[in-house]
Amino acid sequence: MHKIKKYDSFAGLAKELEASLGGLVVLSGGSTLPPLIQSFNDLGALNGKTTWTWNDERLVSYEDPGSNFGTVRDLLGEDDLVPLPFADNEEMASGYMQCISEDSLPEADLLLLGFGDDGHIASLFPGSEALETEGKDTEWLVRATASYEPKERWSWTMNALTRSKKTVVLFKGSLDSDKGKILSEALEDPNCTYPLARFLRTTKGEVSICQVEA
Ligand SMILES: O=C1O[C@H](COP(=O)(O)O)[C@@H](O)[C@H](O)[C@H]1O
Repeated sequence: MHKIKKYDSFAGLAKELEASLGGLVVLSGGSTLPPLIQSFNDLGALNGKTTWTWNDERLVSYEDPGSNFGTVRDLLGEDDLVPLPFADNEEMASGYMQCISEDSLPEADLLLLGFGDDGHIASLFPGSEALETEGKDTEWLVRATASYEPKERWSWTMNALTRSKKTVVLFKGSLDSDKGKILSEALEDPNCTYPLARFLRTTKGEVSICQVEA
């Protein structure tokens, strides 16, 4: 059973995670991304030792406020940035995959994993085709569709995410919120079908669950 570590700010969380930066760090989008990267920046922890990528991206320009990469690219100073493509373009997708992992599924050194209040992770939504893994052992980047805007996405697959050496599940808010209840269910119910729960049951790496209460 995973214990939830509590932090009163993203600054406190970033301080503890600083020592784990380096190698390939895979970020999630959404609400936890800007405050976490801002806190790494404030600590001076963005210093050329890390390759950053994202586990999903929306098919909008990097200037659009819906772009995961776009929201933080100005902060990620000297480190290597490998954004997912912003368009449904095969050449861009294969260029991205080559950059991250030449011929096999990638293995993140650290995965900073957000989740949605429907239990989705990356852009793997409950019931979506992108979640199917059977017979797709070598597939690690897929097109996915959300039910809300921006709908069209790229997403890492469950097979790729679960190879991460270390995962920090990020949760902002109270355990009484809708998202807090999703987290509790994913942690406590062995039959829970949320993508987050599937990830927690199958990941090969070490997992910490971090709650920022602010
Ligand atoms: O669509 C997405 O949602 C989740 C959660 O985002 P949040 O705004 O509710 O924190 C995120 O982890 C994922 O990367 C993102 O694209």
